[in-house]
Amino acid sequence: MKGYLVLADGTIFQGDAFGAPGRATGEVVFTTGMTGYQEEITDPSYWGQIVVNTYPLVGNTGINPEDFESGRPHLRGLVVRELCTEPSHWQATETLAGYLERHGVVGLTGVDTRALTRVLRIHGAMGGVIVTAAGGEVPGEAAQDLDAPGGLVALAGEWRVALPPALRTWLLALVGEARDFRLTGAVAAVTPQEPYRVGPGGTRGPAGRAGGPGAPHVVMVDLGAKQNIVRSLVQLGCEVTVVPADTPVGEILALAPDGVLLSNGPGDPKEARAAIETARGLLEARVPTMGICLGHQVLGLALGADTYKMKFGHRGVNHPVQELATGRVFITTQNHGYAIDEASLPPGVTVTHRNVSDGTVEGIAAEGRPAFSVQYHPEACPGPEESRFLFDRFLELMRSQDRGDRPAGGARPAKGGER
Ligand SMILES: NC(=O)CC[C@H](N)C(=O)O
Repeated sequence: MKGYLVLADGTIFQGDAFGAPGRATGEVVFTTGMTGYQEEITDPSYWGQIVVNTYPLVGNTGINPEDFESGRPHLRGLVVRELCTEPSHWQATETLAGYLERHGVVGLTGVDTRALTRVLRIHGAMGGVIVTAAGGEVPGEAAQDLDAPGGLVALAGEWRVALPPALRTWLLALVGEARDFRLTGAVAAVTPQEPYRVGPGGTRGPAGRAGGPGAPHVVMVDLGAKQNIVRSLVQLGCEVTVVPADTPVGEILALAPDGVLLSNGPGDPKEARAAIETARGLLEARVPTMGICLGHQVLGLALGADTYKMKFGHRGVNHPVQELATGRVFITTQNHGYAIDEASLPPGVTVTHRNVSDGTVEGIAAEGRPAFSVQYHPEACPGPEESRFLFDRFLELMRSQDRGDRPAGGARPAKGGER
């Protein structure tokens, strides 16, 4: 079955459809991770996006019950060079195509993802539409193989293959649809409805401290969190109460947290207004706070900084980041399209980490207040685990707050060998 990816700039690819048949509109972004497609498709931060994998072979290890980052896929569509239909892995229970089909997500394979990624790098991330021939709306002639090399039908509005006029008109209408796409309401679409607590071994219970001896109680504001954040905190002995994104600070303080984690999540950070308000209250109440990705941007906005949309963002598992206090460079997992504008940082907010490739802000700390955040993913999954020590730093921050001496987590020089 044939399908098309149509971009807002008039670039069009034909490919072979997999997953669910139908039509999906989203922001088209690329990720460079060579592994970790299962974590990627279930990461709620990809909500509303059509994701292109630059790594050419996808699906080889199938889908397994262990590697989910949430209960379902969140991306709108997946575009790959070559889909593997016969996965081989001891834990695999189904194919990638079968999993996406079950959850109504469309996919396209056989696309020249190198060419597509170049378009996205030159033009920037943009709206796009995937349509499959079985969706019912495609003119019959579109279902034929066009024999376009790499599936490239048009590049930035220039036709590369001769098409019947009806098909051209139909595709051009989709370009208009791609141009009109706006990603809004993202956090509301993925945040949980009710609070709950996760304790040792992942056991669930009602919100609030369970009272495990010596267990720090962390409240995580779930803006679309990857499960491995909670898993990482629970592994370190924390009890984690997960709360919806619009939980007011008063309700959070009533849960008596030792610390609050502002999670990753989809969309424009400026739209996460309730969470920004909550972060302001947490800063005022001097609650130890750690932000990850969207949570980092939200903390920055609460501190008075500004955020901006990047051209095509950082998505992958090998982005080098330097910790400025020590000069150490970490290889990090990333998935973001917005960033904190360094020039907008108010006095009293320090840049603690910087992206080695493009110099963008990757971490901040509030001087004299127990709050720090990073733009990347210390919980990994997928990707390197070498930044997991940031969770230890968060624990240290919570403990020091108990003792009354309050270091700003991200700004402290790391001790030699600290991991
Ligand atoms: N992974 C995230 O939390 C992403 C944050 C935000 N939605 C961005 O794209 O920048």
